[in-house]
Amino acid sequence: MTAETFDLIVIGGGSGGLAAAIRASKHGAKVALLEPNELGGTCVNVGCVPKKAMWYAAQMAEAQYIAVDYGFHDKPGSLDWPRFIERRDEYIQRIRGKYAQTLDTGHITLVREVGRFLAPDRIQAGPRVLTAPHIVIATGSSPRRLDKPGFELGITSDEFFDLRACPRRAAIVGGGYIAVELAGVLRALGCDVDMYVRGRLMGGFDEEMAFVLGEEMQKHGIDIHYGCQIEAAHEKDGVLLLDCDSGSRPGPYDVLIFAVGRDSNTASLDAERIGLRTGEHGHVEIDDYQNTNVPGVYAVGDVTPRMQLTPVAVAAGRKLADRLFGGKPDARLDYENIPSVVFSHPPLGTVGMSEQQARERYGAAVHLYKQSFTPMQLALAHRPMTTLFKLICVGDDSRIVGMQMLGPGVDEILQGFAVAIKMGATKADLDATLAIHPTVSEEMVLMGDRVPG
Ligand SMILES: Cc1cc2nc3c(=O)[nH]c(=O)nc-3n(C[C@H](O)[C@H](O)[C@H](O)COP(=O)(O)OP(=O)(O)OC[C@H]3O[C@@H](n4cnc5c(N)ncnc54)[C@H](O)[C@@H]3O)c2cc1C
Ligand SMILES: NC(=O)c1ccc[n+]([C@@H]2O[C@H](COP(=O)([O-])OP(=O)(O)OC[C@H]3O[C@@H](n4cnc5c(N)ncnc54)[C@H](O)[C@@H]3O)[C@@H](O)[C@H]2O)c1
Repeated sequence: MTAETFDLIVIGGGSGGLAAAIRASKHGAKVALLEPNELGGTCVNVGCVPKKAMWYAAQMAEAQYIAVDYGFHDKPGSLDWPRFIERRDEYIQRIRGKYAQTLDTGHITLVREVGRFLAPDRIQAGPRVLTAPHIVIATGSSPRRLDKPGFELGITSDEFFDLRACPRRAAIVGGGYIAVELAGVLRALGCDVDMYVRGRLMGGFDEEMAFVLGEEMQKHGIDIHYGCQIEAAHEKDGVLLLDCDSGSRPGPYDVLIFAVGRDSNTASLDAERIGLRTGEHGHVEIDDYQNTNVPGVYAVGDVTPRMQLTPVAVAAGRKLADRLFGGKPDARLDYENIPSVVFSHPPLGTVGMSEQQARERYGAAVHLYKQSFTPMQLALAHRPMTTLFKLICVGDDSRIVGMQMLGPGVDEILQGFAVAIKMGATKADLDATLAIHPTVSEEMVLMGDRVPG
């Protein structure tokens, strides 16, 4: 069969693949993009976007309670879930449409097929064969499924977004980003939530921040069972019961959600055929320039072992396209100081290192500044919520190597500070900046003395 020839083939039409394809076409490359499912991948269809929509709804539910405390007469109402889901899905449909339009405008050939390697420069896509000197793997990741008795009764974040009503009682297994975010959303929308966390909450994050987040979640009514491993699930009379390793039998639940990490989507690629090196959880191994071990084959986004975040996938895809087609041979993504927000209740923002990471790298040069307070908006409503800001600094000039924030509004506050940290800000730079009063963010420039010790 005659192969169709391109400058670049991108496998996967999610955040990373779309970014790479669109940027390469802007540089004049002839590009084919393979995507058998909806455009936008995880982020748009079963990730950031539907999750954030649910989070906004949850914030509004909470705001109604605060409003009543302020003296508004109306009682908090419950969410018309099907109506809201319809709005959420219409919004998602619009994003998919915009992507399709952009591909069209950029003359990118969209192939609605699964891509499999025939050779390092040759892809089978359904009945078609495509060839290019450069191939980007951007196939993302899928929720990990654990193999224990009855676990098929549970769902993952993918199916969570198919729910058409708020469950009354939910069990969530896991203590990472997704578990914490879904727990907060469900609780705020009126569900009784139990979390089963094997180790600690938000492993890898600053320990103190994760601990305070856990306390805030418990105050919010989420029951967190630490050190508890679920061994089996059973269905009885239409509800779910669990077996815990401690011997307890928690339940009943209407829904069991697994949020225990994600595995890279490499199985469909026939990657063995080209000798592609993969590691734990199917991750495609890459160097600092997104090169795999196979010349001409690259990988970006969740399919790699780097941070699984949309802006990371997008930036990696664009930098790679700039390097291959934009005349920038040294273009590469700097993986240092990547900001991230966990959309928990309250949200947790982080950029740079945790206290533990900094102490490991800089030892005694590390010192801290902290501020803990109740934001005015909540103090007025008699709804105590600990807000904690923490700066991790090193050296005589107190260069900021980590910023941690937990509290209302930090999801929007962090971005500006992330710019400053990327530019090498010191504590003195924050001190020299006048506060905006009265705000939550002003506390970041009004921090007092170093924490002793
Ligand atoms: C519930 C949830 C919430 C999240 N929230 C956030 C957030 O708030 N902020 C944030 O930054 N990140 C968030 N993320 C992470 C973010 O969604 C991912 O990091 C991002 O989508 C990764 O993009 P990607 O392009 O690498 O992969 P994906 O978006 O997963 O795209 C991969 C695409 O490849 C396709 N594909 C797979 N195999 C093949 C094949 N063989 N041939 C052709 N196509 C193939 C798939 O159909 C898919 O469309 C969240 C993730 C989840 C699950
Ligand atoms: N706001 C955001 O930016 C955002 C939101 C959601 C997801 N994400 C991305 O998606 C990725 C995946 O999210 P996630 O929450 O699935 O993964 P995660 O790595 O954040 O957390 C996985 C959790 O599952 C636990 N776990 C693992 N194996 C287990 C087992 N066998 N039994 C019990 N618990 C087990 C871990 O201890 C951990 O608490 C994240 O790492 C993140 O990069 C980002």
